[in-house]
Amino acid sequence: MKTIVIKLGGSILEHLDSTFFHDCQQLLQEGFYPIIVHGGGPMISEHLNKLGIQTRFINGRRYTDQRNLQHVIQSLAGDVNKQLVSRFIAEEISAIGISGIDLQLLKAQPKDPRFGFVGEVVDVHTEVLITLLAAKWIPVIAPLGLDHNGQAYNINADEAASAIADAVGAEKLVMVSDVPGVIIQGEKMDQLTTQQIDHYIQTGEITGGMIPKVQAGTTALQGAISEVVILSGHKKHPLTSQGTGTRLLSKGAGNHVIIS
Ligand SMILES: Nc1ncnc2c1ncn2[C@@H]1O[C@H](COP(=O)(O)OP(=O)(O)O)[C@@H](O)[C@H]1O
Ligand SMILES: CC(=O)N[C@@H](CCC(=O)OP(=O)(O)O)C(=O)O
Repeated sequence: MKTIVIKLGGSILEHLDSTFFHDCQQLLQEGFYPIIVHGGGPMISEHLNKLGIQTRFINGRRYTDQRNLQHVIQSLAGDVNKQLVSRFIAEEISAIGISGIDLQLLKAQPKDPRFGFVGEVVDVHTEVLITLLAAKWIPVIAPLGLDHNGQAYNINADEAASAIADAVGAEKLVMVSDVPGVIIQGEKMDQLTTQQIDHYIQTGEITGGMIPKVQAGTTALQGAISEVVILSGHKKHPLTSQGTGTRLLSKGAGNHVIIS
């Protein structure tokens, strides 16, 4: 089964053009099964702000205490997931919302005690995804995880997408964001090597939410994935247009010409 993992950033969710959904249909017709992982950072922040709860990020991860976690779950598995699934259904695509908690799709452990209940994925229950895809139901996944004690975790959506792509052996990981790709000194980069990524993080040209994105992409390339692209969801036909976005290259691939 050929899969493509598509990560939709919270920054783009409300701006997705209908051509994005047509692209998903086209992929299905071509025999590629899309797996959608969504973020929702801005929506969580808005939810917390309305309740007067301050939110803070450490290295691009939201500090999540037990009280915040409840609101993160409400936002991600509730509002954001259901709105996105509704959009798929309205576009006549059979999509099913599921969080990483359900059937322990994403088995998690604490990432770093400094972050609170922020998890990292230690295992992906791939049979769940295969079962859904076999029924031609597109999984729309909220990035939450569960440990063996029943404790839920907030997981960065880029990391969740990377772990899922690796676990299912996806053909490709596409990260759809609100920027045309990785921008360095005002220019959209067509491709970036791991070494360049490390360099630009150090020089401060890759910052904020782009850091977990490029790092999760690099991790995917170290595993089973051969293609990672960061591109804009503002563009028409973001998934089927050729040569858009920034392609991340695995170690040693920097000297090769990539023809897409
Ligand atoms: N070098 C860079 N190129 C492009 N965007 C960058 C860069 N460095 C930081 N960013 C920021 O990263 C943001 C994308 O990350 P984020 O807001 O977390 O998106 P998403 O919701 O898609 O996960 C961009 O909107 C931009 O503000
Ligand atoms: C641990 C952590 O930071 N989790 C993220 C989960 C959502 C996310 O990653 O959303 P984007 O893709 O829109 O950034 C958060 O709480 O914002």
